[in-house]
Amino acid sequence: MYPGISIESESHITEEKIGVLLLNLGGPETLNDVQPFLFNLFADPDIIRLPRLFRFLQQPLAQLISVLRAPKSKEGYAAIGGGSPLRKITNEQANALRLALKTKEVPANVYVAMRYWYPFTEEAVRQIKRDRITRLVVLPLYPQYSISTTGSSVRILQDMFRDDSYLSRLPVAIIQSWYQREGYIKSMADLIEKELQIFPNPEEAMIFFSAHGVPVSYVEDAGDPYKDQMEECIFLIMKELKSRGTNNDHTLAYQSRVGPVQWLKPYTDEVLVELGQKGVKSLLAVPVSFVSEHIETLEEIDMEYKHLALESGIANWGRVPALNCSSSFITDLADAVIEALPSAMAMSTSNTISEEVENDIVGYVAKLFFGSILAFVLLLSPKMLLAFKNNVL
Ligand SMILES: C=CC1=C(C)c2cc3[nH]c(cc4nc(cc5[nH]c(cc1n2)c(C)c5CCC(=O)O)C(CCC(=O)O)=C4C)c(C)c3C=C
Ligand SMILES: [Fe+2]
Repeated sequence: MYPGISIESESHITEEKIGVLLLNLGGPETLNDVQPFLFNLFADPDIIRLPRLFRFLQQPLAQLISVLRAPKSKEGYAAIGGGSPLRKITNEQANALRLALKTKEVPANVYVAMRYWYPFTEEAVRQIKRDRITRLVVLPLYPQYSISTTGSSVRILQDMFRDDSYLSRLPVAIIQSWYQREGYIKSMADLIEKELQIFPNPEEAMIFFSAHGVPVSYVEDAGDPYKDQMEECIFLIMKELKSRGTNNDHTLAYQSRVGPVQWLKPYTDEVLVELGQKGVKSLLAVPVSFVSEHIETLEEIDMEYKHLALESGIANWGRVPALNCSSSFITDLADAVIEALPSAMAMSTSNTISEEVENDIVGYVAKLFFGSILAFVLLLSPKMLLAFKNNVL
């Protein structure tokens, strides 16, 4: 009962019209977009997680932090050409996915919904309604689930769908995570194998998985499955490589921490220095939380971490490119969509991890209550504000 195939009911025949909604983060396209983009990001209660009682502070806090962080972020975006490549790459992925689905005889419209910049989720949802889609697959472009990425995007989508008579009845399948898919694992292994060949002695290079970090509290207090999924993902990629006779050493570290709290450890920058001190000479960096090139691959890894590694004594540096539109990867996404179609059901009756996590948060909120009062008082002090800007952002 997929496209082109009609559903017959007593009174009428309906043509199935499939939609695929790609969820992504979004990124500033010009340097002028950086501060408003950061505002949208920090205004998200899944990024800065205030206790419910303090939610009224979310927007002023987002304004403050975005203004303080903007100069540093702008430097990063300036270094990669003045803006994020995310919109362009995600549109290319959407088009490639549409073509892959067509080849598999499942014609579908593919939409892009960004969480913090254009095209925003509202725009994609407007198009879905306008096109009278009859069955929708939601596919986050994050292989592993985190409250801060897939969780946040799905939460706002559910809010929009719940309040709309057409959308609340639309059969929807949400692919929560897909890091364990064979096609994805094999595509990553292909890229790693290829890049290893560039080293003078490929078997001596350490495979260095660098994942985006999240604050420890997400995992320990709110039950974010991100760390477990990341570790399993690395295990599966290494298992695939071993089955092909590639037995290099590997390690996993977490990058891109922001703010004064504890993030998942070990930290990428610290591990690079340690490996240099231990005498590692060849290192292949593998970005693993995200499937497109973006500021954290192009600036943080290719510039900052490469510089740090070379300075620490690592002589041979390489970096695996993001999957972007690799054909085996896109074909696997198309398979994931096709496999998900039969499970589509109206959102009002579906249950997601974010709802389960929401319940855990209630206890967590209570614990954070007094800590946050203290943090807020400190933030109001001009001296502390200056220190926050200079030392933390
Ligand atoms: C402050 C908290 C943040 C959490 C938690 C976080 C999680 C997280 N993010 C990505 C992927 C991306 N992040 C990007 C940009 C970005 N993220 C944060 C903060 C958090 N991320 C900031 C402040 C920024 C802006 C850039 C900067 O100033 O450093 C992007 C967009 C990159 C682009 O090219 O524009 C991506 C992608 C993941 C996968 C993740 C948790 C698993
Ligand atoms: Fe991020």
